[in-house]
Amino acid sequence: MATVNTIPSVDLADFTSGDPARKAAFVQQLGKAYEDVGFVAVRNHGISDELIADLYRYVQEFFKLPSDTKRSYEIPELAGQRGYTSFGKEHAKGFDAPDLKEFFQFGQSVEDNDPVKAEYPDNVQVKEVPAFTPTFFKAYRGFEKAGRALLQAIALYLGLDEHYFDGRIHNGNSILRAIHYPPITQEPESAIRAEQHEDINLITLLVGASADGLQILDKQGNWVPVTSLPEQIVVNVGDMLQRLTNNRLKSTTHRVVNPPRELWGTSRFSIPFFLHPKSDMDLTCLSSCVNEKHPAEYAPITAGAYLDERLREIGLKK
Ligand SMILES: O=C(O)CCC(=O)C(=O)O
Ligand SMILES: [Fe+2]
Repeated sequence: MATVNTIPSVDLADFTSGDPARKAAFVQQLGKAYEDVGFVAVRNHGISDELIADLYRYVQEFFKLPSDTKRSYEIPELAGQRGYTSFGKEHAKGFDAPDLKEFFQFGQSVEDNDPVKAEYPDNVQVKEVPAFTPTFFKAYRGFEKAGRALLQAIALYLGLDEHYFDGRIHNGNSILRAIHYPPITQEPESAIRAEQHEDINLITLLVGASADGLQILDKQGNWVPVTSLPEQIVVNVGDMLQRLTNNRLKSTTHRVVNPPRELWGTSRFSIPFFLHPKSDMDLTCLSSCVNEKHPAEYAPITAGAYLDERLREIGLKK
């Protein structure tokens, strides 16, 4: 496990402390980190070690199931947005070789009378691992809560109302994705575990991946390994937030590289939470981020239309 951070780190307790000076300092630290690096390590995020251990446990149980069983949870009409996606299906935008991974996606459960409920397919229940759904549901709510606090800080940094994002992400189209990168059995040619890409969503929260491999592209064009302490989660800016802020906050390119040959026999697991707003959120560049020096770089679009475009580009939607 890493003992140092290669990315800036922040303490979410500073934001929630109720102390105005600590809160203001947090807002500045987070905003600066997202302008400069696009990635931060966050401690005191509120997701318990026990829940994270449970998540990894049930995820490993799921991926150990026979291929036929896993494939019975793959539903092509859902474009990978719920249930299982088998090895070789998703590729990064602009690349042909598919990533060396399989994954399972778990989405929103609307518990009030919000009509957005009709937009979301049901989650896929894994019969063989009964604790899978309740554990994913609990983690999903935990990530939404941590994500809401981080977006409140971002809103303040951008000069918006603190609660600008709250209603836009309530019942949002977020995805909790469990990824398995299987052992490598033959020379992978050009393919890597996850080819370089930027995330589509507003922000991504990532709990301690089970092995090294995640790297970010720095401003000088060097790949830098992302290391974080066990008690931290890594949170990065996605393309929706970069677009909304007219490139003020950076959606940094990242990838997952293959391990050295002596570790080919090992799996890697990771569980990113892609925080999405509701599909009707307007992603038009914020007026506070547009001026003579920075004219708007993007045409207006809704989050739903943007997601659709991106899912086609990565091969999940036909
Ligand atoms: O596996 C990881 O550590 C990150 C995966 C990732 O970047 C993604 O799925 O978007
Ligand atoms: Fe990513």
